Amino acid sequence: MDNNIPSLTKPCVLTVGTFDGVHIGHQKILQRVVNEAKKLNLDSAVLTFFPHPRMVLQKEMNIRLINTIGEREKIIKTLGINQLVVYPFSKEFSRLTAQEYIEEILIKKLNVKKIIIGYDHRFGRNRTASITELKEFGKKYHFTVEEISKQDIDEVAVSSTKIRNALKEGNIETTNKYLGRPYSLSGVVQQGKGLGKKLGFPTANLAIPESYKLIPKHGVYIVESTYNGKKIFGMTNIGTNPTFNETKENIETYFFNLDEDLYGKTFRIKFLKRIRDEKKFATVDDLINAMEADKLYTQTFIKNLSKV
Ligand SMILES: Cc1cc2nc3c(=O)[nH]c(=O)nc-3n(C[C@H](O)[C@H](O)[C@H](O)COP(=O)(O)O)c2cc1C
Ligand SMILES: Nc1ncnc2c1ncn2[C@@H]1O[C@H](COP(=O)(O)OP(=O)(O)O)[C@@H](O)[C@H]1O
Repeated sequence: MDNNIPSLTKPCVLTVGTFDGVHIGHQKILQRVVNEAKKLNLDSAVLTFFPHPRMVLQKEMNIRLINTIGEREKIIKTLGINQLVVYPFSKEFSRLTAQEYIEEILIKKLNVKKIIIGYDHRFGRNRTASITELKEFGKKYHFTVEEISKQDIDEVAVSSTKIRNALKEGNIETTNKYLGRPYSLSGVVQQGKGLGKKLGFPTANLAIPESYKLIPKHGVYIVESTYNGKKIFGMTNIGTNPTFNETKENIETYFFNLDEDLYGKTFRIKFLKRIRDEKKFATVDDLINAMEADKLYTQTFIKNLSKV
């Protein structure tokens, strides 16, 4: 018996996948699972994997993900899924035959009565089994299969890879449209070089605990956050501070209308818009002028936000 995941007592409607980003395409599938479970008076369930199969099988240690596992869990639960099962993906798991996977995991552990899954889903050792085999197994093990058609999937035209590429290009507009929410990062404020205050722009330097979290392209961004339960805005610079000939990557945010010691505090910054590339300025005064211009631009942006 597999002890990596809990046994679900109530029968469920299940979907399976990595769901990195939990983007609008994923959300549509999860919504179908929730609705179908309500209709059949069953639990709605998701089987997802962490670490990412590509980290384990292809040893892609430098793959970056849209969501940390904590973010993924929170978003999926917010969508109304009753049972979220995170399987600690391993080589051993990947070697299960289709029969073993269905019997040991889906039936004995997850108590599956219905599976809602994309037309191109593959499973079992070397991903040899397809939805046709899944339907065959359904007859034997008494579950039904609802296939999400190619047309339904293509209609959304969104993928985790497209979002990763948009973030690498600093394309926040596309990223946020595909995610159905702003891209965000959460980290703890660290001590920096102590230069920010001297420049008139103190910046909270965030350390992100999850090394696999995707950091957007270097540059300057408008962000939103919350502090003491209140919405605040800021401008974030992601980069190496080339004006000061630094090389280490920093994620630092100047918050508007705030003057407090923030060291050790946790912030989640939501990316709203990219302003410009990070530049190497000839003088510190040129950098300060650029930050003043960023500030004016951001203030106009925020004013227009509250109008809509
Ligand atoms: C809105 C904003 C824009 C920035 N743009 C640049 C830039 O284009 N080039 C650069 O070298 N540093 C840029 N910086 C980073 C400053 O150089 C940085 O805040 C300063 O080095 C302070 O670092 P410290 O927090 O470690 O003291 C920017 C910072 C902010 C807040
Ligand atoms: N409006 C603000 N935005 C960001 N940080 C602020 C603000 N006001 C005060 N701070 C504090 O100042 C620190 C940043 O000052 P800075 O001179 O840039 O130092 P450091 O190099 O240590 O980041 C932040 O970590 C925070 O504790």
